[in-house]
Amino acid sequence: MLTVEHVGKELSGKLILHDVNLEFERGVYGLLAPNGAGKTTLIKLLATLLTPDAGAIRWDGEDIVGMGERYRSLIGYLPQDFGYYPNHSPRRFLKYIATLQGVPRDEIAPRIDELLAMVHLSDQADRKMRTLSGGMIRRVGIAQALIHRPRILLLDEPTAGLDPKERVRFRNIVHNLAADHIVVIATHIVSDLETIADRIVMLGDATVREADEPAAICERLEGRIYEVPSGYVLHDGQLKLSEIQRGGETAKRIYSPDPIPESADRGIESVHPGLEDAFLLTYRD
Ligand SMILES: Nc1ncnc2c1ncn2[C@@H]1O[C@H](COP(=O)(O)OP(=O)(O)OP(=O)(O)O)[C@@H](O)[C@H]1O
Repeated sequence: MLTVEHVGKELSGKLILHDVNLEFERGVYGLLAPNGAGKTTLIKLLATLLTPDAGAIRWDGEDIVGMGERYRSLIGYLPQDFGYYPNHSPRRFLKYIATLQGVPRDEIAPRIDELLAMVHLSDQADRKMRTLSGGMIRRVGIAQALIHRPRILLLDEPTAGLDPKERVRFRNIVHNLAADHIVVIATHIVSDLETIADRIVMLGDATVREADEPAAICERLEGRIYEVPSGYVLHDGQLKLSEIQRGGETAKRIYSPDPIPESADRGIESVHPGLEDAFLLTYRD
């Protein structure tokens, strides 16, 4: 198990994270927060690219900083911008990474074939990477992060720049990894996590605002999310979350701390809360 214990981090005198406590076991963890909330900083701490100023991160009780290479062999990391040679093919790039990661020589070729098949790139294996789509490049990124069979996979904004079809493909790949990996995905895109995250971690004010199963997060809002006509006047404590299209008209989705009587005539409808509602409520201005 990976545990984050009272971790704090400052960068250039600015407090980025404070008293962060988290536990990671197998499954998909969605690190969900707006830009600038400290997701990348936390991912870098988990990757030992940064070290905590306070507290510690432990793998099965042992400080990951002290574990050095023994810990690094356990992690696969896909940074926001991963560097690759545009003139290399995925196969050549993966061979290079496999060598760096110390994958035994006779295992490299079969491992690359296996990973290319897993990320649905077998057909593109020998094309120059500069000719591949953003989604294909991201999938090469996932493959390179997995090459040495890590237990922990750290993905920073992995779907940036992907089209909806590529996002679905990405979600399927991650879902299949969840059974025997800890997968930590940092993103500000709720829909990337909605169907695959076992737990959601929301960061805010330099610390953990929420860490729970998506269903539990949504359940806490049950009976408090409504769709109302655009002309509906908000009462005390009610908040507009988003604008939506309903029956060809613009309506709004709101949070109400107290129940509102439903009314078909007045177009007031209680709806099931989604993760997007929780996100918008947590990070309202
Ligand atoms: N080296 C640094 N020195 C000072 N401040 C920094 C440094 N690196 C990041 N920050 C600031 O720390 C905050 C958190 O950054 P971080 O990159 O961890 O956030 P994030 O949630 O990953 O957002 P993004 O998706 O924009 O990267 C931001 O306000 C950022 O400007």
